[in-house]
Amino acid sequence: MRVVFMDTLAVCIIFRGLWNVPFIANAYLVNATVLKRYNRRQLNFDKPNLDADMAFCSNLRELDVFMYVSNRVDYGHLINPDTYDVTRTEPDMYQIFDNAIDWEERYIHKEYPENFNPEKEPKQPCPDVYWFPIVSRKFTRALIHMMESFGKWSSGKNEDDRLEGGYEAVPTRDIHMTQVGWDKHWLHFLDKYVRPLQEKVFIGYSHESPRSLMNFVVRYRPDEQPLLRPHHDSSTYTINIALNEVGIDYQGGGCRFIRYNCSVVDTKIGWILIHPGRLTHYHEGLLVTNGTRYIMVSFVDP
Ligand SMILES: O=C(O)CCC(=O)C(=O)O
Ligand SMILES: [Fe+2]
Repeated sequence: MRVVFMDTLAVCIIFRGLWNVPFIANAYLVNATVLKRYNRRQLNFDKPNLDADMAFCSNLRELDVFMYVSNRVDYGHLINPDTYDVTRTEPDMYQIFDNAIDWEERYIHKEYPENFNPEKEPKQPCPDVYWFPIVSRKFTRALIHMMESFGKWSSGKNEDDRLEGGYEAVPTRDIHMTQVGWDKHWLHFLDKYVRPLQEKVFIGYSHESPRSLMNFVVRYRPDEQPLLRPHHDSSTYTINIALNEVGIDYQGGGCRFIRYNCSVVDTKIGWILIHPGRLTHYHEGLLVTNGTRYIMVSFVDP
């Protein structure tokens, strides 16, 4: 039986058609008339010494129900359920490795591929600050949801026991990716989706896999931390993704690059800012006067 089944699978990959098979696992589409024709006792999943799927197929064979695989129509594709962890907030966000196609479809900005159109100049709102669409609204909502349901925002004080040195010179109110078990996923995101953008605009700088220990979501609020004083980041380059909407979710905010007296205040949800971290790009987070502003920040290659 197994040999027949494997042969059928091999044929399915090459041709379109419909094949009678003795066993089907993972996906069943059952015609409702079949369900009506037999009673529950006949259409059951029980048989001594057989797993439920084997038992179900065996019962169908005994009832002469014709089982088949067909690839004449694309119905979708199976996801790999092995690592789907329903105990996580936003479990789909954790599927970047195991269900990469769905992940990209759901969470990457529809205009992301356009970033690589050679006819298009990348947006540069301030000198050497580049701006690209990168993640979908679903991503921004999911990330905020992950962080808010975790809820342990830092105190905004200099002492920070999440860091190796226990001290942060210019602290934000934030939650690190490590705290929600999403750091490996995030590093993969940096490698797969951010690195190609960085290499496009900062020519000649290339690291096989971006290194980043500081990956976090920042929350600004007038009554909590409303701004961030001028500072350098300990990074070769910094990325800063807008997770919600200025003028709707909050007023004020943005990032000012002091050397150029240039601010990005009309930030766009799901868009990433990429800028050098040190020396030339001394910068500050501007005052949020109303509402809550969320951004995702990484200090890449410290
Ligand atoms: O508010 C901003 O956009 C800047 C954030 C920032 O500079 C930082 O987190 O290091
Ligand atoms: Fe910064």
